Amino acid sequence: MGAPAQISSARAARGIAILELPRSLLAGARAARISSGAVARKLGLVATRHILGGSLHRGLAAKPPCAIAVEGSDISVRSQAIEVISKPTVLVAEKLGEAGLELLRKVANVDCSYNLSPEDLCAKISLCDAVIVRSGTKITREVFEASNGRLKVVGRAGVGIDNVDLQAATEMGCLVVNAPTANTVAAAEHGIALLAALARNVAQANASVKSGKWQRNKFTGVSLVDKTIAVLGFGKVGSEVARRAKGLGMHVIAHDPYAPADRARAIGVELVSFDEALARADFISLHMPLTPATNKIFNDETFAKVKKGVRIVNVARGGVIDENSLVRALNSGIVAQAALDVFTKEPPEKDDKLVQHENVIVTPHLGASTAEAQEGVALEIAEAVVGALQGELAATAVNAPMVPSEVLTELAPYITLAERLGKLAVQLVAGGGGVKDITISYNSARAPDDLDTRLLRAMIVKGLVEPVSDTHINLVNADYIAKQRGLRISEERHPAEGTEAAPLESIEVRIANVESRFSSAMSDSGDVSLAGRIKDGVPHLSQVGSFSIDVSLEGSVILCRQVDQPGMIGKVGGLLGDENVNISFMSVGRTSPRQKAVMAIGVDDEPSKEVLQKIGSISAVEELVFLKL
Ligand SMILES: NC(=O)c1ccc[n+]([C@@H]2O[C@H](COP(=O)([O-])OP(=O)(O)OC[C@H]3O[C@@H](n4cnc5c(N)ncnc54)[C@H](O)[C@@H]3O)[C@@H](O)[C@H]2O)c1
Ligand SMILES: O=C(O)[C@H](O)COP(=O)(O)O
Repeated sequence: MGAPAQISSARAARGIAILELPRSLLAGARAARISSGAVARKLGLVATRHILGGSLHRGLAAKPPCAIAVEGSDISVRSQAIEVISKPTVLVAEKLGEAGLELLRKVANVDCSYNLSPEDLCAKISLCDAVIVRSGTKITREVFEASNGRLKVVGRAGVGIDNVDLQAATEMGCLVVNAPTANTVAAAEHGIALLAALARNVAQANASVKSGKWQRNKFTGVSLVDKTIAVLGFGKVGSEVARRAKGLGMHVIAHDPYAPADRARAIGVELVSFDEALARADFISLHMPLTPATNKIFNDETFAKVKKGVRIVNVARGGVIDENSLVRALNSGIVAQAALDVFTKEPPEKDDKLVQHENVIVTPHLGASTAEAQEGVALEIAEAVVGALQGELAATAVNAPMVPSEVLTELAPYITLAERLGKLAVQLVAGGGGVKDITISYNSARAPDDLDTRLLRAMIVKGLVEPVSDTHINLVNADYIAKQRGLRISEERHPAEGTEAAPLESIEVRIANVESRFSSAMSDSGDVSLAGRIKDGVPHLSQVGSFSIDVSLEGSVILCRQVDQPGMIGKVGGLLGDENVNISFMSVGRTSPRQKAVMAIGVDDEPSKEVLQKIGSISAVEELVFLKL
């Protein structure tokens, strides 16, 4: 809380009012707040909040000055108008490197309290402006609620943010920031350490010798050189693992829906489909995030596709493997060995079948645990938390859009439309990735400067990227994420007929230089292309490739290209009806009567593979795709 400051003197020079505050008063202060709107206006501070959250705030935090310069020449300011705010409190709930702590201590009171129970954390949190954690502390909705609105920043000293309730954070206006780069090499090195240890039975042999045995034949291993390793998830960690595996003389293949071909080429890595990676690999190294799409991506079905005797390393997230399936695959010899750093539940139970399996070696989530990585992570997160406390837009923010409420209200349906178009567009791209060049066209009757498209662009990026990422995307981080992933996004404005009452007539998303799973989604210019609009307040899909359609985007969508002829709607509707799949909407777009037509069917439930196959085998149907929303 603040105390009124005494202004020791004030002077004006060339339209700038300088308010001088006693230095002693500002020692240790993190900010000075001009608490009276009237005074602020008198001083010509049009954007008081900006000054408070921005330059004034930051300047004081970095080095308390004794003067504040504000525009305006009227300096009849009462001392009560300025308030000095004490340092924020940052709770460091898990061990953090010294460099980060030092940085935090410059601007904050730092409370290092490790191993707090959930109850103790809730009891403490209402006294904290920020909290910093690793993967071992859960910041749940209860924690946010217990903070009574004081908690403004959560810093995750690492990459994965699955231990923070982002929805609750966003709802409560709390910014969450992470440290996505500093532990990359450590995680990759740990992956390689586990790979070598696995191949040469290092852990088992070590335990055997220490127990007094000398079993040289029992621990004969396998060589790495000339073997094929599949890197699944060719992001930051995966690329570093690939580079190192090349150095070990391995043949490296990788699968990643967003893998940049040039990066793969530069490292000498062959990009392949998921199934091909499974079929060819002697070793599999997992580096994808845990998302709904990757949850238990290794299951009985997947293990049935691997080369018998494959060896698996997981330093990503335990949840990407169905652990019961892995036990079965190990017991049957389908998987020869596994090395695991991460588990669905951490720590796992003492008698966990996987942990105790003789062909499994384990470490307690040590991927990021090197002295160097922890110093780097500590600095990266401390900088992000300090910046966030000072009101800066954090580059590694993972939530919390900041948009004026009236803009949000007007754009609300278009925000949903934008995200859904992104989500559909990426599903139309054929596997193997390559999504790079995206063009967004806004068709609007409004003047070009009367439409803030940042949020729409962010939501399209969210729709495109979130299905294959554990990064949560919003206005704060969308452009950063897009840049990191090498997405080139261009925006176009087109004047449209219509009233200026609606901000937009339609939005079109085009993805260039890719192939489509549904060739009719390709526009004449060779892009995957989709457009949508708002009708009666509801997002609708209005265009697929060069076919005009009209289907409400509330459930999922089946797109089906056919030779236009009578009875098609009945046939398809009948097949879906037999399966109890409710159709919410149906629309047919055609080039001309009895020629090609695209039928779009909105469905409330996901149809089975069998019924989709039946629709696909109707003789007039030429291609079909199911798109989830
Ligand atoms: N064990 C540890 O201590 C440790 C340390 C660091 C990172 N990690 C974990 O490793 C993972 C990767 O980290 P990163 O920094 O490389 O992240 P990243 O975002 O740079 O890379 C992840 C990659 O996975 C790809 N991907 C998404 N879905 C996929 C799928 N279905 N199949 C294949 N690839 C897919 C993404 O396109 C992306 O390129 C994260 O889950 C992270 O939490 C663990
Ligand atoms: O997501 C991460 O950064 C890693 O899993 C490391 O987690 P940790 O900070 O708990 O070591």
